Amino acid sequence: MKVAEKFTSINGEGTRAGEIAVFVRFKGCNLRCSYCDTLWANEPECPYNEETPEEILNYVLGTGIHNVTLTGGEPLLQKDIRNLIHLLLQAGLQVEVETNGAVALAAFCEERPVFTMDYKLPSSGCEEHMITENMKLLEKNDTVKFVSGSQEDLLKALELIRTYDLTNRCHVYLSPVFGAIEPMQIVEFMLKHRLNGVRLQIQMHKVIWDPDERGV
Ligand SMILES: C[S@@+](CC[C@H](N)C(=O)[O-])C[C@H]1O[C@@H](n2cnc3c(N)ncnc32)[C@H](O)[C@@H]1O
Ligand SMILES: Nc1nc2[nH]cc(C(=O)O)c2c(=O)[nH]1
Ligand code: SF4
Ligand SMILES: [Mg+2]
Repeated sequence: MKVAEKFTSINGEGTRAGEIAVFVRFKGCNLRCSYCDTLWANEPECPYNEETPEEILNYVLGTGIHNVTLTGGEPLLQKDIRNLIHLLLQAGLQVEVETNGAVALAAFCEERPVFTMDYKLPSSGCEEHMITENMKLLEKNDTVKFVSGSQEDLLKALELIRTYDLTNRCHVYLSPVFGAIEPMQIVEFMLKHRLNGVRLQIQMHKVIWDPDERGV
């Protein structure tokens, strides 16, 4: 597997935000979002370590941390990802997969990690790649995240939340594209549309560390 970086930190996003976690970031992505904060990991020349699922498991176990987040890049594009998810789950770890909404989740639903799935909104430039069937596969421990950078984005998120009854199926987060929209504008939108059951989330690690810092 192509590992761009591994590190321990607090999870800055998702339902386990604020808890310590170990991160494995894989190289390569099938999208190129306008706002991506880890584009470096998607570049062909990005250095990486070739590691087996067993090696990654051993690293995770060695940290003594029970939450593991697989991210990238797009982690579900790695050939051995199902095997890795299997090994991590069998070891009793809490496994979260950050995925971009452009990989069909059906193939990964048998032995389930927790999915934190983005729906890429218009300002990402990648909305055409969204597999909306994925929405129907999300369960109560999963999250759908709308990273929003404009009012147009927020209106699209609202439409999808209503169409797929998302607040009754899984966790729903609205998160600002860092630096593109004031979190206050998202709060105002949530209040205006009475978005009960939806949460605003700000990437905690960008508040704690320099927003461009890697490995945190
Ligand atoms: C770097 S992506 C990797 C996982 C997967 N490719 C995806 O897009 O979900 C991890 C998370 O960071 C979010 N993200 C990336 N750049 C961001 C930015 N500038 N502001 C806020 N969130 C961002 C993504 O939307 C995604 O939820
Ligand atoms: N601290 C921290 N928490 C995170 N949660 C999800 C991340 C990601 O890049 O997927 C991330 C990240 O890059 N850093
Ligand atoms: S899908 Fe994720 S990793 Fe890929 S470009 Fe978009 S935010 Fe970055
Ligand atoms: Mg990140």
